Amino acid sequence: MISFDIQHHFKKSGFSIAAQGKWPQGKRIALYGPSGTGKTSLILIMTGLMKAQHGYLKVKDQLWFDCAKNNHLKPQKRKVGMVFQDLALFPNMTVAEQLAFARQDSSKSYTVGQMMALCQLSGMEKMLPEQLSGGQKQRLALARALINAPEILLLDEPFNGLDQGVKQQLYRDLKPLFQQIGCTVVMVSHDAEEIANLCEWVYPMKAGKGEELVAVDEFFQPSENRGIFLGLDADDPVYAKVMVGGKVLRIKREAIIEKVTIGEDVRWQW
Ligand SMILES: Nc1ncnc2c1ncn2[C@@H]1O[C@H](COP(=O)(O)OP(=O)(O)OP(=O)(O)O)[C@@H](O)[C@H]1O
Repeated sequence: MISFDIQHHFKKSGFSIAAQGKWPQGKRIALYGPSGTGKTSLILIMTGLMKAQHGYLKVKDQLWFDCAKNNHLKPQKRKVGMVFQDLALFPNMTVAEQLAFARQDSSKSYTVGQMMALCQLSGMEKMLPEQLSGGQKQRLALARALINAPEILLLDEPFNGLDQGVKQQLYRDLKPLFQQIGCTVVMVSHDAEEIANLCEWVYPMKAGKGEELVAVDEFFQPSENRGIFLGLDADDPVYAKVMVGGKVLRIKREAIIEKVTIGEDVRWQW
């Protein structure tokens, strides 16, 4: 169980975060909400890279912080892996060197070879990031975040900028990988299709407030002629792609009632 009750107020911007939750261990959870609702700040607080002003975070039996007791476990002592949107790979280290550099000496850590095999990077030991494709860079960033077998893997919009085919392949590969490693995955995403593909639970955030955890299928529950707009179908732009009940439907563009942007609710009539 991951339990937390976190409050933080940014003096400069006046923005406040209030998030509580009791999350099951070993599941894949999406932090979902419009831009600027506090998702990145919440995961930065979980890693320890940002200090919350009030509250606590407990992972299994270990307190990661408790503000009331001024007790804060250092980020490097928290069993957490993180992948940011820009991946932050070291440009002059090879694939194997990046993994060896990240690896800590602990009985639970994977070897460089094991992690390369798990993330389908075998044979690329001596390559530099600039020689890797977008999907391979992604796998390297994930391998680096997973090599010490973290309790929680935090992903902040890690698939942005990848093309659709690469994303689909990653979704297929990552689900079994996450299951095998057994860590809890917390993923910030605006992308309903990505969430339906990878996650089991959704933690909605609105204006800095976290809500109850909702099962993915329930969150994207079908309601009559209503769904989430995913954009036009790249192969046939006469159609729009719409997420309904965790499934992607193709709806004729002309049937859509109002103009919307990606990620918003959309309605249509036949
Ligand atoms: N260092 C800071 N100082 C002051 N205010 C901040 C700081 N960091 C974040 N904020 C405020 O917190 C709000 C939430 O930011 P955050 O990046 O956590 O949102 P988000 O949901 O991850 O957004 P996005 O989806 O666009 O990445 C911002 O609108 C900003 O006003």
